[in-house]
Amino acid sequence: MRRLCLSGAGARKVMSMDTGDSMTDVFEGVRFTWTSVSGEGRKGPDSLELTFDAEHMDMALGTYVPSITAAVEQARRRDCKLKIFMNEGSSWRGISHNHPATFDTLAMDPPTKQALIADLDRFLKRKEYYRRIGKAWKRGYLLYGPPGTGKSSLVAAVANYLRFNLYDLDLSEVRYNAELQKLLIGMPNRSILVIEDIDCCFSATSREGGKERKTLARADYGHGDDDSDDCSNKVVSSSDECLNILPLNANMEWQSITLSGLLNFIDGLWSTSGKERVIIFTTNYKDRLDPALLRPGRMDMHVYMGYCGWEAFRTLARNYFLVDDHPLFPEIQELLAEVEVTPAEVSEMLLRNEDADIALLGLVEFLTAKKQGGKDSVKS
Ligand SMILES: Nc1ncnc2c1ncn2[C@@H]1O[C@H](COP(=O)(O)OP(=O)(O)OP(=O)(O)O)[C@@H](O)[C@H]1O
Repeated sequence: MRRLCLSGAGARKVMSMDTGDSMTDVFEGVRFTWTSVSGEGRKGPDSLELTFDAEHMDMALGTYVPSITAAVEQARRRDCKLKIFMNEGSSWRGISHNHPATFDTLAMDPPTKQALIADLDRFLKRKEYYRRIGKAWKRGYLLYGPPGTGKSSLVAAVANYLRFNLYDLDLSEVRYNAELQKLLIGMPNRSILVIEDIDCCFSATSREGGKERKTLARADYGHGDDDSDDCSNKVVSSSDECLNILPLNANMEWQSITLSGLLNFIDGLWSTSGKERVIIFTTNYKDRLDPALLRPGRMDMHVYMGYCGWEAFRTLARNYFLVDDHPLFPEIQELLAEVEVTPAEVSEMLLRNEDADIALLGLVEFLTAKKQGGKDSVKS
């Protein structure tokens, strides 16, 4: 290649070849040459022409070109801004999703984290498998645990990992079954349906202390104006998909639906679409859920987000101070084994000072006070 042109601003830089220039790529020992061809004269857009020995035709069409297009698709998705949609009546309204959480920054039990990542990876690769066994290509996760243990952060980390948009469904905004149906059908390929605090969605009065349902958007997400700049995930019209299973009378108010009924409803709606979709339910009170939902096969994976353990603390310390060790660590490890403290509380303590020594000392004092402060906060 004689010349490489660099264009674009900010983080998005594009490197390109001059017209007529070419470069050679070697794939599994075979040479593939790409030449930049001007559109003028050919009455078409500028393009890249691929040249290779004819004997490698099978490899070119069967392996090489698909691997290039997959890499392009992956890069495109990485660059694409994610969005979070919220329901308004029977349609979705989207805003930018800038939540920084990733699996690297998430403080949680390492084996659980690895199991979840492996499960997500397996799910992505299994389109053909789901088609063969006649099941909707979807995966359901139930995240449970006390407030402040990172359930919402985990939802964001999953979205960032998969590069899927989030659809945060507030069931209290849904009046009719038909509205719910339209919303669910309106979710495009590669999307995540999230219903937070499901224990209070299905029994409005059961939540202790009457905690208001928090939506993801109200929690931590960056805000922006809605629909520009999104990539593939457009809300689609419901008219071109048909509904085969409708467990409720369409005029009946949705509140009469059970959680397990909702899952059947979703299964019916999505069973034939062949789209990749993830469902995430969160709750602080797993024991209050409809037992039918907890039976094997209903939600594919139950993920417990617990109090801050030693490994989770180390992740937070790395996030905040880039440290893997500190003289106060042994004391903190001992205290964490005795005191129930959420990652949110630990994060809050670490945020108080930019100096690791001061912040960690503050955390030791906080944990010590919690330990002395009452039976409630001490692990039994
Ligand atoms: N496991 C965690 N890893 C990293 N940060 C965490 C974790 N848990 C909590 N945090 C911090 O605490 C804040 C609140 O946590 P988050 O909203 O994710 O908890 P939650 O379990 O969803 O709480 P709730 O049940 O009240 O909705 C997060 O923005 C994050 O800064």
